Amino acid sequence: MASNIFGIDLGTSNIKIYNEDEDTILNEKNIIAILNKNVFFAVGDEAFEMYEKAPANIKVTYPMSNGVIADIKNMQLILKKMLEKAAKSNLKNGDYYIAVPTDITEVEKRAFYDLVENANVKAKRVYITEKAIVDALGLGIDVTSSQGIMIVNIGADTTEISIVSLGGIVVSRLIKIGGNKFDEAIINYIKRNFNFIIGDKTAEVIKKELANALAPDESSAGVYGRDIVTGLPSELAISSKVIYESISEPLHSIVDAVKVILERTPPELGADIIRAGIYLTGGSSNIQGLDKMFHKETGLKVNICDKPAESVARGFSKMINEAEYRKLAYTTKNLNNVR
Ligand SMILES: Nc1ncnc2c1ncn2[C@@H]1O[C@H](COP(=O)(O)OP(=O)(O)OP(=O)(O)O)[C@@H](O)[C@H]1O
Repeated sequence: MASNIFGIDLGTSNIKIYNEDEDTILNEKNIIAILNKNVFFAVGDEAFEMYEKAPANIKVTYPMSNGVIADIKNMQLILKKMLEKAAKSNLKNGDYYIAVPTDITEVEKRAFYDLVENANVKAKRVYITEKAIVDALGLGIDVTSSQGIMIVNIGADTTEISIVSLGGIVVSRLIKIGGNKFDEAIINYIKRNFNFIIGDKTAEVIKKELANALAPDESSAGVYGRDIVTGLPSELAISSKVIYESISEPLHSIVDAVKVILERTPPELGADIIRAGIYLTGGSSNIQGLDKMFHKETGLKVNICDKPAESVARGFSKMINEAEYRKLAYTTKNLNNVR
């Protein structure tokens, strides 16, 4: 039986796995539930159902933090279970491509490689690839051309701002702002202004429903939480304006970081970016009006795509199936050659 090939994008919030054999993408929460400190209980979306609801003997945690692996043992367990789910068959002898952020240390990069090597999946070969390169392939861009491209991937814990040209990374910066910061800002705003406490999950749901980066509209929605004054569970109506005001500051911090990178970009590449525009990817680029807000702030054309959280996983389908792009992945032997 021919061996299978997988492309893995380990996000702080979600794990995405491209399965070459079936040409499918699995996208689930990157979270695990452990019973009584060491008994595996649940993983992925099933474990997320338990988040903020589980009794004290079930611990539900995210093993990734700020784009890097924070809890190797649990990350390995999640990866193995998710690969089994994605493959629906024997994992033995497979090839694994794993996307890593550029702006992390070589030790942190090697940890991604070691994770797959030691995940008990009997990998034949493990390759590392810069996340922004695969992201660009997922957008349908020929990354090997001399055309400079700016990609801003806004995820959960991080935003990676990269300029790609000739199959390499020219500039890349990973900042610790993403969807989780927006959720946190919403929780703090509601607590401060309404004396009302909501959970992380509720904040994320209301953000997805009402967030608009450019201007609030007339919509509103009810949230359940705890009234600090009475101490009782209660419901509160939240307007789009509240969400807009909450997320405005972290959103502008991302735009400011993009402007700093643009200022440092060599002029010839800057000209390419003016022509092609900025590409927004990552789950948080789903926020309504984000493209218009970036355009207003930078004066540049801004491109968005469908299902932006899966852009890296889609890119793996190109990288794995086209020989000229496969060359852009490397083994740890070449880690020192990373541009
Ligand atoms: N419709 C939406 N509106 C606003 N935010 C959204 C929407 N859909 C998803 N998100 C946010 O996108 C984020 C997840 O995106 P993604 O899967 O790209 O992140 P990740 O890869 O797990 O994180 P990171 O890149 O930081 O490691 C979450 O914060 C989620 O709330």
